[in-house]
Amino acid sequence: MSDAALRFVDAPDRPATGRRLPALQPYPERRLPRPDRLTRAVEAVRSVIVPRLAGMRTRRLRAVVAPAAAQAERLRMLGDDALRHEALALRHRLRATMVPDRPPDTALTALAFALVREASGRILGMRHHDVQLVGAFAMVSGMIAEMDTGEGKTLTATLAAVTMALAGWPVHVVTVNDYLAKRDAETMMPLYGFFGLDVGVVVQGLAPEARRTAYACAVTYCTNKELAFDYLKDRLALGQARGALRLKLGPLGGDDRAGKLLLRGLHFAIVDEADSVFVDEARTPLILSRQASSAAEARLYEQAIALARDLAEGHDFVRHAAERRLELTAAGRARVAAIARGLGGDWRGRANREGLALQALTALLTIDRDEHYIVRDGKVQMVDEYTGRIMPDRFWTDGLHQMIEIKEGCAISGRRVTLARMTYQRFFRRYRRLSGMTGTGREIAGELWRVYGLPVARIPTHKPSRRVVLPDTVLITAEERWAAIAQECRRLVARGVPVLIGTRSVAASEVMSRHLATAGIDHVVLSAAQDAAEAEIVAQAGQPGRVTVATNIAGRGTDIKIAESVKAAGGLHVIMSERHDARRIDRQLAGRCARQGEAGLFRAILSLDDAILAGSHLRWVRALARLGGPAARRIALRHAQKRAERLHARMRRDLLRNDESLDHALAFSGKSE
Ligand SMILES: Nc1ncnc2c1ncn2[C@@H]1O[C@H](COP(=O)(O)OP(=O)(O)OP(=O)(O)O)[C@@H](O)[C@H]1O
Repeated sequence: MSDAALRFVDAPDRPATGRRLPALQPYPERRLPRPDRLTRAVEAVRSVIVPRLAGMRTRRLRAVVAPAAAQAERLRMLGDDALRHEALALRHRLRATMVPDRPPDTALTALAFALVREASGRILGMRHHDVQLVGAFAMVSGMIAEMDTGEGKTLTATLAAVTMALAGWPVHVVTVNDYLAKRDAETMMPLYGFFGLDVGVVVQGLAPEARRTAYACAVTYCTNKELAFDYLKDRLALGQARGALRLKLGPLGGDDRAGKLLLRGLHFAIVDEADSVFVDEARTPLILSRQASSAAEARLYEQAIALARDLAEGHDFVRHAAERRLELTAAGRARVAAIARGLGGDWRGRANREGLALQALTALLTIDRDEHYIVRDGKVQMVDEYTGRIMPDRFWTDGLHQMIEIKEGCAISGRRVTLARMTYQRFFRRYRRLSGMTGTGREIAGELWRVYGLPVARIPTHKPSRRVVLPDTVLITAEERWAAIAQECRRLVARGVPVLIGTRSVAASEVMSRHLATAGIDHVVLSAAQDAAEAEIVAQAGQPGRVTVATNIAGRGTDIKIAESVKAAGGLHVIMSERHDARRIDRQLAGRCARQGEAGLFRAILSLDDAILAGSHLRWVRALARLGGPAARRIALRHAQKRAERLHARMRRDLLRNDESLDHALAFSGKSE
């Protein structure tokens, strides 16, 4: 498939027709008023109650299964044309009932699902399971469907996407990377085509015209990043930018303006890997920027790095490991002032010079190569801490990126000037109906409700899980841990069992790899540097005796097919080598084995040297754990993980609060959208 948008002939009527449909409003989206005190109080109470009702919600959603089943036999007897005709007839009824702020009609939705299920059986050779109907009903109801890994979320989404598209809603199916967006669109396209629905794909590098075409399709597959940035561009084009920004951009002309828009507004979205998009990505603000370079700035950053290299840890500055924060001591401040005296203009103000010094120390000491970034083709490229994926067009701000470039001896790129910014939180809340799917929603149910107004519905598995989970083994040193994993691998490989080892960073994967090599064990390492091959390598991880080392969720979304002989030997074994900051990510790793009721085993082999215990205030916890037995060590690691989760949740809350108040602040270079 080319990068160009995929289109289907026989496009259905655009939602421009019909009573409530978008053409009436040029760019439909939900506008959220600032809540008053009473609303806030009610919301606070609801945010405690709503996330706890997951079980009840699931029971209500099951109501879609029986009426869909009742249609199955009748639909099976129909020819393809008759089936299509039935969908056409249903379309009008769906359009009348599927309106914002009203729950979907169960009987009509069930009939739509039954039609899609029948068509899918004929076209893709896969009939949706009952639990998939329940999951899709959660989606059209504007909820998050929590479905275990391997339960077939990609196929489930088609039920919701076709139904909403037939109802006239432009549908966005949002995934985390280009590969998944393309793959899912390509696989499911014949099914959409059966109903005359066209499919568009938006990936990196696509020209604006092709984007517009793709967004004009009934269903558009895209990544969260492309989508959010396209929205930001639209907001700029809509000319809502005020003040300084408008001057910077010049007038954006009246009639010409509509032609510049990429999207048709924010109607209905199904967000795959919802936890990753709504929570992990939510820590990073979206910034639309352009480059502005200046030789003077480059010199300033070089001076800052040189100065920071002259400062001594413990004497001039201290490090707070848990928050990755650095602080200058009184001696350090005096030293910075002394050095700065010879450097001129930009170094004169105290806040300025100390800010520069701290930024340079951060670049040198807390942002690590092969963990937070890699250097490729002479460029510093950020690595997503959670996925291990490279983010080629993300940059640290306030000179930090340039300082890291100096540290690595790379050419200095231009500083970015912000044109517009917003957070994913604020972006997704603007959908008129938002939904999602994830394997791990329960841990963040409270946050999803508070921030996005999204309830989580837990969907049962199609078959009972046969995953064996062994208790954690916690060793004292990291070395002992790597050796123990290598030994375990050797034992398993001899029996033909494949092993997937999850690590926390690219650097850790490399250490693991060295230990495996020393032990003479053949293996493949999946690092962020191999973005393109990621899915293929993960897909192979179920072959007999295969050992794969990967950052915790690299290759997520790829199905691991288990060879027949492996099933008999107990399935894929997943070994977690380090706890992540979030329990959720650990559960995702566990979900790589024993999918769809197959056999599989998960265990963690950890150590007290792990990063999660690195904070200075955790020193006593670590000391006690060393003295205590295995149970004490396990408790120590759990405690550290819960602490990290709380810390990150607070950071996300602060970011959102900050983002909300930006609207009202003037001291800001770009407009907060
Ligand atoms: N109803 C069905 N009938 C037959 N096969 C199915 C059905 N639903 C899903 N599958 C198959 O199950 C496998 C897993 O699906 P998929 O990769 O979408 O799962 P997932 O829930 O997205 O997993 P992950 O959370 O790891 O991304 C795929 O090979 C898919 O084709």
